[in-house]
This record gives sequence, C-alpha cells and structure tokens, in this order.
Amino acid sequence: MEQPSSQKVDNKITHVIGVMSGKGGVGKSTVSYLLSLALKLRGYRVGILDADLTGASMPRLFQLKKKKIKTEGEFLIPFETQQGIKLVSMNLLLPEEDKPLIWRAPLLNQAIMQFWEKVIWGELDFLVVDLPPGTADVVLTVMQKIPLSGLVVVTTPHDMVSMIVSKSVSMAQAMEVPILGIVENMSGVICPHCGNTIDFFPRDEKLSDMITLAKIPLNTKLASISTKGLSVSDEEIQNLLTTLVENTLKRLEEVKE
Ligand SMILES: Nc1ncnc2c1ncn2[C@@H]1O[C@H](COP(=O)(O)OP(=O)(O)OP(=O)(O)O)[C@@H](O)[C@H]1O
Repeated sequence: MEQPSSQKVDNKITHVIGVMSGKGGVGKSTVSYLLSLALKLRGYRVGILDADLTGASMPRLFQLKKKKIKTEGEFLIPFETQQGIKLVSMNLLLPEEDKPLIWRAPLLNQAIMQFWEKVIWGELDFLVVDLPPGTADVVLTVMQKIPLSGLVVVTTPHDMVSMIVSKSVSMAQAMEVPILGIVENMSGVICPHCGNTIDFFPRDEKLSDMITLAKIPLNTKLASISTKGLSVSDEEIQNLLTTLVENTLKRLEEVKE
C-alpha cells in the first residue's frame, strides 16, 4: 500500500456509533444494517464505515457485488446505496469480493484510518461503524482514534454470560467509550402458527443491569436480507426498526449528559 499523505478530509459528522460483538456470527452486521436503515428512515443523513475489513459483509446486505468506490485524487467517495446511505467497505474496493484480504494488523489499522480520514463523507448525522468481532487490533484503533459517541453491543443469548465479563465490554470501559446498550439477537423464535415468541434460553439475571436496546428473534426476513432485501413496510420489521432507533437515540441523549 502506498504511504498516504497527511491531508485529511474535513467531514462534519455529528455522531459515530460503533457496533461490536464478543464473537463472530452473532448478527453484528445485520444490526449495523438495521440501525443505519432505521436512522435513514427517520430522515437522518447516514453513513456506514465497514471496519470489518477481512469479513466485510455490509455490501452483501445491500446486495452489492462489484467494485463500487470511486476515488478523487487520494480521497475515496463512498458508494450511495438505493436507500441513500453512504457506504465504504473493503469489499467495494476490491475487484473480487470472494478473494481473502491477507493483511497484518498494521496494514488493517492504516486502512481503517484511511476510511476515517480519507473518505469524503461530507455532512452526516450518523456514521455507523461495523467493527470486527472481538477485541481485534482494529477495534482498539477505532476506539482510540475515532470519536465514538457510543457503542452498541450485539450478543446472542448463549453468548450472554461471557459477554458480561467479555473483553469487548471491558475494553470499551477501559477506553471510556460509553456503551449505549445491548441488542439481544436471535433471542428466540416467532411461532409461525400462533405468532408468539418462543424464548429458547432463560434470561440471564446478570443482564438486568445492562440496557437492552432491542430483542430480535430469529426471523427468516432478516436471514434473507442479502438475497431478497428487507421490506420496511412489513409491520414486524417496522416495529423492530422503531424500537431499535428510539432506544438508541434515547441512550445517546443520556450518555451525552
Ligand atoms: N435475527 C436473525 N434472524 C435470522 N437470521 C439472522 C438474524 N441475525 C443475523 N442473522 C443471520 O446470521 C448470519 C450472521 O449474521 P451477521 O453477518 O450479521 O453476523 P456478524 O456478527 O456480523 O458476523 P461476522 O462476525 O461474520 O461479521 C447471517 O447469515 C444473517 O443473515
């Protein structure tokens, strides 16, 4: 990678929200997508920085396959999705999405800083950062170098006990980044016959002092976002987006005080 100059883009971004998880595959990218969409539907100017460089799944959720990012000199112009969300992801820079990115941590950290400093984000109300799972070096870089308003922690019920003491949460606390709350993903399943939610796992008592932003059951509509998209006129989806966005906005106000 060529050494970048020290010139930075003068973006105006009101809130940067990081979305993290203790481990992979719990739905972090899905939640980043849902939160961004919910904010956009509220009329906010929204961008997504896909910081999960080696497992970039954000383009897949927006059903984007090819190289989409354009450049202006040494700066990058985010791709604007159909929903009007600005997106920067490593997979939109690579000619082929299925080729692995085999980079060591210093190069990954450098790429993240370029996504922050060298992207013409312009004026945004919210930039949602989809972090890599766990406590990877890139997560530390983001927490140190990017002014995060708060973090959303995505977890699944079977991951919760370890989450309470997880390195991710401790890392956020050590870095003094406010935790907005947790999203309990795959928290149960909706019965296709009666419509009631069936919880598989008992609620962990230790969770009572954690603020829950949303509980998301296993849902085929969410599982097929990357193939069928998501219908925002669907009542169930609307309710989910409303809960997620309202609780997140409320928490942002609280942590500001
Ligand atoms: N509530 C849900 N109901 C059904 N499927 C879901 C739900 N949440 C996520 N999924 C599916 O689970 C898989 C993993 O989700 P996702 O890619 O969002 O996780 P992740 O934590 O970002 O993973 P990674 O660590 O690989 O980045 C995807 O196939 C996604 O469609």
